Amino acid sequence: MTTTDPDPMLAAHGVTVRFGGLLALNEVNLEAQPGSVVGLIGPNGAGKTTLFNVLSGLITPNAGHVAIRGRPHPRLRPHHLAGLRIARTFQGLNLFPGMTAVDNVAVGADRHARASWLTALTGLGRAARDERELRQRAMSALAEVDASEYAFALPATLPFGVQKRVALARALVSEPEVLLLDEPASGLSEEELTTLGARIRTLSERMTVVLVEHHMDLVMSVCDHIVVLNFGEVISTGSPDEVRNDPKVTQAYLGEPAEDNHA
Ligand SMILES: Nc1ncnc2c1ncn2[C@@H]1O[C@H](COP(=O)(O)OP(=O)(O)OP(=O)(O)O)[C@@H](O)[C@H]1O
Repeated sequence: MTTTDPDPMLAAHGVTVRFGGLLALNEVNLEAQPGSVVGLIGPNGAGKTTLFNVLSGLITPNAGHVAIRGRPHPRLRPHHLAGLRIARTFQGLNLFPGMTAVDNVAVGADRHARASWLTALTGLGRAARDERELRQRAMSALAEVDASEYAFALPATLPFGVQKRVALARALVSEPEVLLLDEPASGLSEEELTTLGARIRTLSERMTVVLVEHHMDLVMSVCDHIVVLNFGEVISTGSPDEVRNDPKVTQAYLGEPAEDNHA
């Protein structure tokens, strides 16, 4: 055992993002320790999506950087994520309407496997075995999210909750070490929420999970650590209990000024 903390699996250091004159993020820090579930919360417009987009390389910050396993990645781009063992889901799901669920999941596989799969699809070579293996992996990912029975259905024919599970399976098929979940609870029934919470905890046994979420019950029940943003600044961090009992957080959600501000 060492007394030194390991490097965070994923971190944002001093991240600042400006959209023209708007300061969307102001020197924001976030750390996700290996195997933890980190929740990113805050009122509408707080900067959560912007930070998520920085963490997944969609936005390059004006200042600060993302570090992965302790290594800075100042020029992180979305196509680097698979190689870095990071996967993300999107609020809009982004499933391909003309492809079956299992083919949508296979799209999430790493570039090498995907290339073999495309080769197989186009009949261009010796990749039948690779294609079978990839199909098997995609089926396993669907099984993990209890969606095996929908493997050969088109996304539009599936209930929204199942579509979300297919999108999650697509993120899982690459065996990520970091999973970024963008509003995983939105649009789900109470029963689906309970299952989702248990699933996130199970996933955290083998990967680090960071989620942006408005659903407080889910956040409070699954997260080890929470970061609260308001107007682009981190106003509170800590365990669910610490954050829940922080008056700055209540005030941010109620839209009232914090007491400190009166001083
Ligand atoms: N591409 C953009 N161009 C200009 N302003 C933007 C852009 N994206 C976000 N913003 C602004 O940046 C701020 C932070 O937005 P962001 O979407 O990150 O907040 P959020 O916490 O995810 O909000 P919500 O919970 O409503 O999704 C908001 O004021 C938003 O209007």
